[in-house]
Amino acid sequence: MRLHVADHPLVAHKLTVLRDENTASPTFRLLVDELVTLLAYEATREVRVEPHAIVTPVTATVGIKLADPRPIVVPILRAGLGMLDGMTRLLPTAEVGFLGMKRDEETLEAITYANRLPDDLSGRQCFLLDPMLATGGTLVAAINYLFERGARDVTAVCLLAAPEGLKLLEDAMGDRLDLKVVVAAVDERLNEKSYIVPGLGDAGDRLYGVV
Ligand SMILES: O=P(O)(O)OC[C@H]1O[C@H](OP(=O)(O)OP(=O)(O)O)[C@H](O)[C@@H]1O
Ligand SMILES: O=c1cc[nH]c(=O)[nH]1
Ligand SMILES: [Mg+2]
Repeated sequence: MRLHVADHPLVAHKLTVLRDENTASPTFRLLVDELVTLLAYEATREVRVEPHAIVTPVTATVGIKLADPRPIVVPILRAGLGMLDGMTRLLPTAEVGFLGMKRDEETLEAITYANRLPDDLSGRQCFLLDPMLATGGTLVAAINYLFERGARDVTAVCLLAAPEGLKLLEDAMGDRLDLKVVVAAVDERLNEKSYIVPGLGDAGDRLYGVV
């Protein structure tokens, strides 16, 4: 597993406003969108391309274009949905699949309640979106699911990660070089309810309200 932590003052600035409990949903959604667009630049560094011949007004030349099959972007509902537009802004031709997953707040077990993905992901580059990597249970289950269906490689894009969740990921699939995790920041720890500290609270609730 390869980990990339964003090191950029704009990311740090936007994260600070995002964390603030006084930041209301409309601004929170806008900031998530902006942060993902900044992270997407790094996350797509190894997107597959192929040569593409064109003619400029001056001469014939060979550039590159995204290779087929196109990447597939997979937001983990709910909170990952807030990251979808920011990601597809950079990858407008990507396909989009959906995984609905919910952490049981008592057992901390990840429960999958929705799945709209191709059964066969052979040869596909997958970009998994979820703002919060807390215990890591949700992300490990989602990544395993994509690899079991044949994904060629998986890049997980998260806003905040806890060291405990990164350790679970490392223990579960540390030797996989076809897994990359891109995060805006690694926070201090989890609290007694397994929320990220300092964190930003419940990302889904802050995006969409308490349900
Ligand atoms: O690393 P973990 O300990 O598994 O926790 C992280 C998960 O918890 C949050 O989702 P939540 O279960 O709150 O669902 P929601 O997006 O519908 O709010 C978050 O978006 C992750 O999916
Ligand atoms: O801090 C946390 C942990 C899990 N899920 C969230 O939305 N926030
Ligand atoms: Mg939630």
